[in-house]
Amino acid sequence: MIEMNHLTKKYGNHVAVDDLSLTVEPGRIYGFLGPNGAGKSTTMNMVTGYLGATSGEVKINGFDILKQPEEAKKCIGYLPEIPPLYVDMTVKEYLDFAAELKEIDRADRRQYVDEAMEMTKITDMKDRLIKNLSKGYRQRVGLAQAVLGYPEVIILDEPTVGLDPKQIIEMRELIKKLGEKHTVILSSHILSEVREVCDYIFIISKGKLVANDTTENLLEKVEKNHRELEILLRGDAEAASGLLKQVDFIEEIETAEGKEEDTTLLKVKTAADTDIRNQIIKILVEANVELLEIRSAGKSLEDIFLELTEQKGELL
Ligand SMILES: Nc1ncnc2c1ncn2[C@@H]1O[C@H](COP(=O)(O)OP(=O)(O)OP(=O)(O)O)[C@@H](O)[C@H]1O
Repeated sequence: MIEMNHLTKKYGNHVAVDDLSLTVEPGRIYGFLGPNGAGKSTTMNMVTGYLGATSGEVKINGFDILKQPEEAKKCIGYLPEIPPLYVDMTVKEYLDFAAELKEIDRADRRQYVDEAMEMTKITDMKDRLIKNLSKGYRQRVGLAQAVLGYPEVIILDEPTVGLDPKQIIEMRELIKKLGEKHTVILSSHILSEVREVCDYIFIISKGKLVANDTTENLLEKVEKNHRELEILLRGDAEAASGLLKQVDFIEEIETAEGKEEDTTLLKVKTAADTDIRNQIIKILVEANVELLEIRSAGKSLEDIFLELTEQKGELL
């Protein structure tokens, strides 16, 4: 288990991480989501002991990362945003070296290194020099280093940045597989990635936590809270709007000018869990309104993410 309590990091006057408190329970894949500069890397570096906090604390399985670093670090495997690879070593040499640094028993080293290579699918590359590997394979070598020794928690900082689409898919599959045996924290600025891979999401903006829930709950909240239809029509919008105001389940109607001449866009908010498109079409057609288009325009998770990262939102 990882606990962050009132974690704060200041660079001069700039507060990069601002009083962050959160708990990571075993057995899940957590997404640490935020736009560039939100403070993700700074947080990951404090959690893994690479950077001291200005104030607050991090505990890994009860061990303080700064006061009991050896015990705490044994529980974590870390793939930083830029993995510190020794490019003149072969893959196997590098992992042997990493195993030595992690103080894995000499007797277990070969087996652990083999298993880490197997898990990250780089066994075929074991005698290649790291400098001759593609970016995707280098990233996997970094990942093999992180999983080496079976730490309980694997922390990955933007592991798909710079990879091509095929490598991204492969890396995401690998992360999901890791989640079967480890607790994983995945830092990313890509919402779709976090949604696809993680069961729990922390959203961070300007160093602060702005949302904190299971992926399922966040998606559900979004769907429930924001059902919106856009109706494009030509002609008497006021009359149309008046008719729709009589319909049950319609909570709010906003009117805007359409792009084409003499058209109006009605933005209609409806109650959750209702689909009244059919009813609306019937009413408007019967009233001879020239209906040009009707479509769902509810807020997506992307919209919510953008709102939350601009200002403190309602999902927390
Ligand atoms: N060593 C440093 N000195 C001064 N400011 C820093 C330093 N490292 C980070 N910052 C600033 O702290 C803020 C948070 O940076 P951080 O790298 O943690 O964000 P991030 O969410 O990981 O973003 P990215 O994905 O772009 O790395 C940014 O405004 C950044 O400019």
